[in-house]
Amino acid sequence: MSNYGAVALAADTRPVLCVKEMTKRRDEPNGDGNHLFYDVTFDLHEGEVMAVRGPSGVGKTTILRCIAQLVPYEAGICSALLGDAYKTPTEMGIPSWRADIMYVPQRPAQMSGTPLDLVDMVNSFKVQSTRDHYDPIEIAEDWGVAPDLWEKKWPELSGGEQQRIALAVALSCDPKVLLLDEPTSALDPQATQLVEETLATRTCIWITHDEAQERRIASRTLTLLPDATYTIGPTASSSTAASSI
Ligand SMILES: Nc1ncnc2c1ncn2[C@@H]1O[C@H](COP(=O)(O)OP(=O)(O)OP(=O)(O)O)[C@@H](O)[C@H]1O
Repeated sequence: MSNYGAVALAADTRPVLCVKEMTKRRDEPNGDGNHLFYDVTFDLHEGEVMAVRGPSGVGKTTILRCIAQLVPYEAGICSALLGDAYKTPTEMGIPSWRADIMYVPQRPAQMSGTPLDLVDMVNSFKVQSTRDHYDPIEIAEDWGVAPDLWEKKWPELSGGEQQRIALAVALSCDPKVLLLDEPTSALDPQATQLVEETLATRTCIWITHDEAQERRIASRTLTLLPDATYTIGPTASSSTAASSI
């Protein structure tokens, strides 16, 4: 299996992504207060996978979408290492930021056409025209997706096929950081293992509800709590590695 954009661990000791004091208010305050999350601060190093855990509705998807600059937030600063300097989303330009710090939803949005149409659309974006790409069909084939499925209409594909194809398209764009929203939720154990093997070589923030997966893939875990506080700590794998799915 090829390692698409695999990175060597920590050649540069500076983090590739910095998130400082990120704060997001709830749309509607509830018994847990006004904030969804408050002052979340962490760094992410190249080649690191950090898991995101927490109960349903605590804000895991929202914080990834905030980092990707897809939804607004009340306070906080994100910056990414670009060459020798850190740049904010504004300094980079939002399209460039999103291309480098890329959010991948759990399932592709309802799309018309075929996966090949999605590839054409992504390639037509100005920001992608100057970047190198891997072949998404080859990436997905490594994960058990037959090449002929790329010419089928999206609704004719299974949830697991859709999920792997959308993930392969994201990976083919070679972002610096992947913000992954339960990327294997629709996959069987075998496909999950193949996808984990590829993504383990990348720099990722990875939402999972699966403790065993968290131990397999991540070195640290950001846990969001219902009272808008958070913790960051090593996963259980730091002491007890779990290998089976
Ligand atoms: N743009 C937004 N602004 C403010 N609140 C939002 C926004 N998007 C979603 N929310 C609210 O934030 C809360 C958390 O939603 P989110 O999807 O981030 O939770 P989650 O932890 O990912 O949940 P799950 O594990 O069920 O996927 C929900 O109450 C949701 O309605």
